[in-house]
Amino acid sequence: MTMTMRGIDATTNGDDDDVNETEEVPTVSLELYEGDFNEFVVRLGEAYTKYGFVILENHGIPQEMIERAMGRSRAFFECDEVKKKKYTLRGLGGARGYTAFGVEQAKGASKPDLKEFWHLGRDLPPGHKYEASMPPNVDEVVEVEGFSEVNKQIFNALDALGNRVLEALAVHLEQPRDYFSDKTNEGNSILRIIHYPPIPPDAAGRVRAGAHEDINLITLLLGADEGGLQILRKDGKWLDVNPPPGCVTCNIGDMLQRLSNHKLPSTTHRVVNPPVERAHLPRFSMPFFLHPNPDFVIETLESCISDENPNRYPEPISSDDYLQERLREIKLKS
Ligand SMILES: O=C(O)CCC(=O)C(=O)O
Ligand SMILES: [Fe+2]
Repeated sequence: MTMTMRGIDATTNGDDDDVNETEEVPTVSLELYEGDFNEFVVRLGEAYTKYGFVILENHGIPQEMIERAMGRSRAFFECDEVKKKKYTLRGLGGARGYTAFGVEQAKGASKPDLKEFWHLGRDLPPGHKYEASMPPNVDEVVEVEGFSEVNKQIFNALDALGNRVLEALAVHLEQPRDYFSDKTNEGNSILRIIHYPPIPPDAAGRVRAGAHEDINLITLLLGADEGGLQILRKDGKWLDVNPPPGCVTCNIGDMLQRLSNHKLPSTTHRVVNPPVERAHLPRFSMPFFLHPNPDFVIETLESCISDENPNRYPEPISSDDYLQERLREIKLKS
């Protein structure tokens, strides 16, 4: 049995001693964003301070669009490996197109995750100043009609939802409500479409997604209603995250943790393997990693520095440099 970097076996749900059954990550309704923005700020601030995670309901993304995207994802991953590998691009660190099973590995883990995925980024006009950091998408996927189209719809919908969450977080961090808008409007964000296949017989010691923290500002996740996602609480126990179908799970990533001097925590999370009776079932999910514009410099906010919480990052870093460093750590770049 292989241990993760934290010394906890993550290969099944069976480590019940580590999971607190009664507690839940709070749910916040987007109706508050329209109806009582200040209350929306308070609820998000409380949930993120405690868990680094929140579940968003009434977010306005049509369930029909989500189901269509999940269906297209299933159809793509059902294609044979040779067809899928046509969409693997060299030298891009998996930033666009297909990344095969067994490539990505959580930082500090000894074996790769049990997943394959597709990455889609923001479309830029030719000659754009961010072209070097944001390559074009792979749009022609002949095997699955409408794959790119529905993925773009989900990208745009999660981008818009993420920007509403960031408005609240800006206020929570004592910044103007629109603080993030000109820093994320051309962000190097990525929609990751993941397939975790049925657990293979030779999976000993391997897990669907090893314990990790996300790199970006915030992540908006669809598909976590299929069990397996767990977050590490401050007391070291793992907590299941089980949102109702269609809800969006939204967590803080390392860039926002750094910008906020850890006022907003980037919580360690993982996807554990299902119990034996569900091991024959695949799992599909779609995290949207909301990134700042590549030239945004992450410099600790003055409002988050105090005598009790001195600046942990006196050296500012551009978000692109930070990203490249982190991609090497998770084996997507060499
Ligand atoms: O599939 C999930 O539920 C979570 C995936 C995840 O944490 C990630 O890809 O960063
Ligand atoms: Fe993650």
